[in-house]
Amino acid sequence: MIKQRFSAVIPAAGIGQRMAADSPKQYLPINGKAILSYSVELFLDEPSIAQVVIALHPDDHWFNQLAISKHPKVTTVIGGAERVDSVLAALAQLSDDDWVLVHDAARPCLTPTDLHKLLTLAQKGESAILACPVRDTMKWAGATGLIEHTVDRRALWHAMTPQSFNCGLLRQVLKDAVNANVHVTDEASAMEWAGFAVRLVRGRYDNLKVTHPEDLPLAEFLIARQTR
Ligand SMILES: Nc1ccn([C@@H]2O[C@H](COP(=O)(O)OP(=O)(O)OP(=O)(O)O)[C@@H](O)[C@H]2O)c(=O)n1
Ligand SMILES: C[C@](O)(CO)[C@H](O)COP(=O)(O)O
Repeated sequence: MIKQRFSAVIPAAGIGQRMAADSPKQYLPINGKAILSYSVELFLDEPSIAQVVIALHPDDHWFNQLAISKHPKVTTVIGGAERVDSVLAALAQLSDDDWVLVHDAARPCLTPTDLHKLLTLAQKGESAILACPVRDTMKWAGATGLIEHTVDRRALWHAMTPQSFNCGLLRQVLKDAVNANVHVTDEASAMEWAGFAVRLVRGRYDNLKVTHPEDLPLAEFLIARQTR
């Protein structure tokens, strides 16, 4: 068993274009508390996580109003133009030997059970992400909007967060991928590109990313049912 120092990185520098709300979606309230607070508190409450680095938009004027901003484990950095730039800015605060869990600010419904699945693998030095098998019939769309064919879904998964890696390795691979103009939508995609093994860990379907307006009441319902 490897003795790891765990840290969390929370990319929270997005503007929530698809949500089209008055403030970035991570600051929208659910039962009076910001989405970002739910996403971060789980990591603050986890004793094995030493530090939580949150990447914020340069024009952010909401974060300092949240109670989590005063927490001793929390530090912030200015994020970048793309999610990967925000993650890289946060990783720069951590040491190479840390083990890091990257979790979207916009996923407030993560459960401690799913978080612990990744921490257990991290103790063994295994890179891993939470994910769920796709459950609908999948169609490949042609340019005209007509179906070209039905995709074999048996090997298809939805990638979620947290995504968990050695910090030094992740930082190097993300930098290399960005320099090579790879489109990096999640940490695992850079790791795959660089040829590293990443385990898919079956998580809960309700670890949803609040993306569109219709996701908000769903997140509200799910959080109300969780015992925190
Ligand atoms: N330059 C960026 C872009 C995104 N994110 C973060 O990455 C996570 C996942 O991104 P997404 O859901 O796409 O959020 P937004 O970019 O805010 O949404 P949209 O694409 O609709 O604008 C979010 O927590 C978001 O704040 C970030 O830190 N820095
Ligand atoms: C990292 C991620 O949440 C995995 O599902 C996702 O890729 C980031 O958001 P986007 O909607 O793909 O921009």
